[in-house]
Amino acid sequence: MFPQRLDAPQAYGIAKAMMDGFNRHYRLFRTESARAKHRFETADWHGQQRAQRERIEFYDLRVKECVRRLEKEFGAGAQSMDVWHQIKLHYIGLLVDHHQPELAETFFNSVTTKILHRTHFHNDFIFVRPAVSTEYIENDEPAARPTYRAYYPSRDTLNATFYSVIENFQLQREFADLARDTACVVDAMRSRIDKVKLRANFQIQVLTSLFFRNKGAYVVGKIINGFNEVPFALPILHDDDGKLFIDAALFGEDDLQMLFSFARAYFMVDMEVPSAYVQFLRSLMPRKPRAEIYNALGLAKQGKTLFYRDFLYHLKHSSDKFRIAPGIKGMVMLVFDLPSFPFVFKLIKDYFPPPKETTREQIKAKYLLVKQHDRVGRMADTLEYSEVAFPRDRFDDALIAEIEKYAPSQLEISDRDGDGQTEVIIKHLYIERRMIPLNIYLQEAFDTGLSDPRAHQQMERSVVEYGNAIKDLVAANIFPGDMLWKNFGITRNGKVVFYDYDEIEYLTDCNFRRVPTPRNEEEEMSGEVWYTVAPHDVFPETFGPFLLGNDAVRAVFMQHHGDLLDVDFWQQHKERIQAGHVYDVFPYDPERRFHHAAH
Ligand SMILES: Nc1ncnc2c1ncn2[C@@H]1O[C@H](COP(=O)(O)OP(=O)(O)OP(=O)(O)O)[C@@H](O)[C@H]1O
Repeated sequence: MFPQRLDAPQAYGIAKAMMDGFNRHYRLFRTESARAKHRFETADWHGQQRAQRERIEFYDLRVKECVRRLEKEFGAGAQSMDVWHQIKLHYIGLLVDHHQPELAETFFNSVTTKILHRTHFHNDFIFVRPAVSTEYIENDEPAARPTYRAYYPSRDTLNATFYSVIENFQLQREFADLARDTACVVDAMRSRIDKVKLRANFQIQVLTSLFFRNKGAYVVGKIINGFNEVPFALPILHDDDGKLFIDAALFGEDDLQMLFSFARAYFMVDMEVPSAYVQFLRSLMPRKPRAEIYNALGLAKQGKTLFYRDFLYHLKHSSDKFRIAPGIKGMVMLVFDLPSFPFVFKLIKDYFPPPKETTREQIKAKYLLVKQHDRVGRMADTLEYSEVAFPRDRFDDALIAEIEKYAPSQLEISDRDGDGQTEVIIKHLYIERRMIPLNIYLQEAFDTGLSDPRAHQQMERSVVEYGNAIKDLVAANIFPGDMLWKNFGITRNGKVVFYDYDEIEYLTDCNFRRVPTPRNEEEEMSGEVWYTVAPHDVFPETFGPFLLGNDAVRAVFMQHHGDLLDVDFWQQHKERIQAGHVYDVFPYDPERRFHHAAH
């Protein structure tokens, strides 16, 4: 019921306290993101990784704080429905002229649903859709930096323009040779602009904040000429002498998609108007959902909210059924999908067959570890949801039977919200991008026959990429635990990504061992493992038999990644990480590098 008069005295106080709670959250989030610049300038790589990890927790902490305050000062949970309506209207009033209204609405939802719980709240109390527009928000304060700057070079001044683009970031560390670097950037652009006529609107637009992640800082912008727009990104790194240099020039949507991949850690970006950044980035990557862009900027709760809205919208406009996901079923996860929707839904089973010795809590801890860790483009990000309701008539009966059998504690089938529709409510689930499981992808190549050159190439690329994926994980201090093909998937652009996290360990926690020499014939002839194995022992020599049954696969693997079967490979990486070394991970092809690092 829409209140005609805002006459509840507590309503404004509650709305204002909620807004204060959000503003405090965004101030802290932004400060931490802005500090990334200093950490980059001072080469504080461990600090950067720690901050990336810790910032993820900020949101939940602030929501909890706010809930506590509302309960203590206002007895918020005991307020009537009428008061809650008024709180929302006051809050909408406070959002006018706010610079992050969409995030503030989501914060309102998080706090409200915590206070009112599922049973009590109604969609009228929260923001199911945005109430306040994010279009054309500008920060008009005198000292405010705009979202992006425009530069108007001619053909002759391109070099000088890029020079000032970089200088305008005022990085407090010297470049080894910035003129050399900008010349390389212009050179890389040459093929794109040499033969085209430069139109009246020829310009370069550059986001005013740098994007920081791990050991890199990225300039992000676009080149506009006539009706054409070309996105670009310039990674800035430290060389061996501690001087800065531009490592590559990335152009086009595909390059940018790789940089902003869901399988990488979130960026640190100092933004007053995040929606304006999202809008700009969306113009660079029109196919990337806004949810993923918010995620990549570290605004994960907003990403989650938008994803869910997109999902409900998709459900309304589709008619297919949820089904058990294709591929080999998991022992700990029950995985299902909706064919028309490019994501999978994973729930933790209630019990696990041997040899799995794990618990729901341990599995959740591993998924959290991955969320907080640098995923180096090789581990899929997951969105975690609780109490998700799906329409029952969209569920395949076989899938319901599967959930009833393996995860009954997670399932409720009822009409909880009383709207006359039966729903399947899943207590806890992870949602992640759907990929083609590598075992299926390889099987496709085998089925075609490896004498077919394309099938052979598909197999070869998969095996090489699989090894590369493991090596990137190793560099990020991750031992995947279960390296079977089925635990990896192929993404849209042919990258291999890992998605089975229940046996993941830090590399530095593992003991890499050689298989001991048998002491007698009995041990030698034994088909079983006759030596004692402690929980964190890993025997790289033994990987082969599991992975390399196929001769053609074996040949490719041994040629490119034979070192993965060698205990020394693992041990050396472990020692370097223990000694404090942070490996570089490049979110672009090494061939794209200008190769200045060694100069
Ligand atoms: N992101 C994904 N895209 C496509 N298929 C997936 C994805 N995640 C999981 N699957 C499918 O679901 C199966 C089980 O998933 P997952 O490996 O996460 O479960 P698990 O129980 O941890 O497995 P394991 O028994 O190896 O421990 C996979 O083998 C694959 O077929």
